[in-house]
Amino acid sequence: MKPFMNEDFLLTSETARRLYHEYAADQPIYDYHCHLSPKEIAENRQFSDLGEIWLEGDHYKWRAMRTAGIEERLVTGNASFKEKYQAWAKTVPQCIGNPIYHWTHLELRRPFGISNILFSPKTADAIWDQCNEMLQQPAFFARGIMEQMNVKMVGTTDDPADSLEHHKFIANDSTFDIAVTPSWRPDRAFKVDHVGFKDYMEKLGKAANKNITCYRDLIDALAQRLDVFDAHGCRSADHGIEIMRFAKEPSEADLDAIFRQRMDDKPLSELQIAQFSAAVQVWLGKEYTKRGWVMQLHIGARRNNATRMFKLVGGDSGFDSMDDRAFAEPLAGFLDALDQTDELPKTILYCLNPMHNEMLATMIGNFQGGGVAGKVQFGSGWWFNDQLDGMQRQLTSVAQMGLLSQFVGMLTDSRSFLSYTRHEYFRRLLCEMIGGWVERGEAPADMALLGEMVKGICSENAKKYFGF
Ligand SMILES: O=C[C@H](O)[C@@H](O)[C@@H](O)[C@H](O)C(=O)O
Repeated sequence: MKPFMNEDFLLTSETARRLYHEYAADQPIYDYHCHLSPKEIAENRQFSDLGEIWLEGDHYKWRAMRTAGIEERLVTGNASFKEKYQAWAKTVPQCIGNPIYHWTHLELRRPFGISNILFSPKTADAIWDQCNEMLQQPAFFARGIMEQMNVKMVGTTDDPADSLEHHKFIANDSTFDIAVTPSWRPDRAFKVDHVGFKDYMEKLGKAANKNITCYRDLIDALAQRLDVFDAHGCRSADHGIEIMRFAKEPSEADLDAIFRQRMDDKPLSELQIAQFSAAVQVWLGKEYTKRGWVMQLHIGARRNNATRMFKLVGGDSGFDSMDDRAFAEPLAGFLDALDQTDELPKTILYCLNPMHNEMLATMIGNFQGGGVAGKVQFGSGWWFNDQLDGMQRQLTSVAQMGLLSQFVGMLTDSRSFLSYTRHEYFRRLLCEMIGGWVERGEAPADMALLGEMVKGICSENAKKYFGF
């Protein structure tokens, strides 16, 4: 029997241990996609207690709490953070087998330095006091945590209409060295079928100083905002695509007609929705190429499935799951539409349903080239796949159907300042996998070669790929 989560956690061979401790552990973190609030980084938010920093916005934990039978008042309701924390302490021992159990203990270790204590109602009070005391010190404010965790860069997720005032503030603040770059999330501009589309046209128009009355106006407004994002250091776009659609580009007159129809509240056909969203996204893809940005596509979440709870607590609250519709055809059509004129940007594809892993791992191979290492990537296990089996399956597909050495590695995708240990979790697993190949004679015991590969996947590949 092995001790629970000691310094060799997940590392079962000598090679794996060497790879992790000598090459992976000290690599800086480039967290190129997350949902942290730039305002909280700009203001260097201080958290009042462990309940607040852990439970205020983390829908993974909320979902586990509900499953453990905790009532909503203690999850997203008006209970105090102390009460919510106590409910969380009851939940954690029931999470064995779920990454949340490992994450919780890793987070106590780093940054709090609390090890060898299992988190449970018995230990919760002592941990509460210890952590709350630390949270009063600057090293545990938002920026302090990022610094302690050796973060060099984070990519936040931002709407094209966002003023980016906080990014500007952070960039001009000489007391803080970590790069906080915006990422362009244009979903509301191309999801013509969504309820909020009309209101969003007004919002975007205001941000771009333009009255959006036709397709061309929309494109002009987006072009203006793209330049603003670029000037603020944006290196990446992120599209959240529930249903991947593609239809060959219609004429501008057709796109105008679709736009008008939507603004007049007249229903659109499936084909029209596909034509509009594909046209905007193809245009955007070309703009990313011009600016040297990376395009990330997160495909296949089924969101807000429980209508009653959506009405009660809103989106991103733990009521999403995997979709299971096939999308190889529209995805290939979309990538090809950009590639035909050699205007496909560097692209990272993520799927929420791992049944699509091999499809994505082979799809990326269709569009490599142009002298760019790993130009098209299959992204790390996303959301429900951000766990040992999910990450291993993604890494295996990339290794066997592509080149693992060129992979840009891990990202937290998180809303919490405490999630950086997810990089540690990923790195341990990566080293365990490669170490296993060496132990079984499937890869040479060339530590210099493998060490470089590990360093690349942990941080250097992403740094190069995004141009940070
Ligand atoms: O890991 C989970 C993610 O943060 C999830 O909440 C996001 O992917 C979000 O729904 C989004 O659309 O960007």
